[in-house]
Amino acid sequence: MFVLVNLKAYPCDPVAVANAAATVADDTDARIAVAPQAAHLSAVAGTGVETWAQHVDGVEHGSHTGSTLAEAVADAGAVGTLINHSERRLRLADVDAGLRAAERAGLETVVCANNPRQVGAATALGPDAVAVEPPELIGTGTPVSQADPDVVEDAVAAAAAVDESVPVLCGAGISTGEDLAAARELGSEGVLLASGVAKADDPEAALRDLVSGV
Ligand SMILES: O=C(CO)COP(=O)(O)O
Repeated sequence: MFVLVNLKAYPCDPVAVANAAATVADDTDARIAVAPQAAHLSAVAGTGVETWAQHVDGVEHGSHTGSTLAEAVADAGAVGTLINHSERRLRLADVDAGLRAAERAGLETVVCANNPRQVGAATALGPDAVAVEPPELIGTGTPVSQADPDVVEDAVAAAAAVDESVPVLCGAGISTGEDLAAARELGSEGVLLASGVAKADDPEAALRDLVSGV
């Protein structure tokens, strides 16, 4: 199971969370990555934790003020990127362009989708993985894998119908080992989560609990 911790724009200490994630990953052999704000990528990568971007734009080097360039993200130490997070939704053409930019820069990709139909469409664009996150459960603490198992199973089926080689992650409200184990039972190969770690008083303890379900 892949555990991808999205720090969003939460007021946590990204380096402290990254150190906690690196420690837990080392102790347990779990694959844990941290996706901080773009401005914190270098600092987070400096901890040795697997580092992901939250977004890249579908642009090349050139006149693109304010954009997040895939090559710059990779230079800062990221090895992968989310694309089309529910809080950073893109048009289909921009998802495609973001994927091609990430590929060009050698970044692994997870395209997010709100529901199984979108998972099928996202899979057709050729990402390394897709993630289903029902927006109504994001940030609620109600785990998708337990509250809405059908959406995870249907997402796994929707991706497999397009390309069986593309793994499915799920996210929204995931915070415990039990939530992660439930996700795995439904066919998910990883989880995408935020508040359960970024808002935890003790991120290391939260991560240890989480990976107990791996
Ligand atoms: O959006 C998410 C991860 O990208 C899920 O957020 P929560 O884990 O806070 O529900």
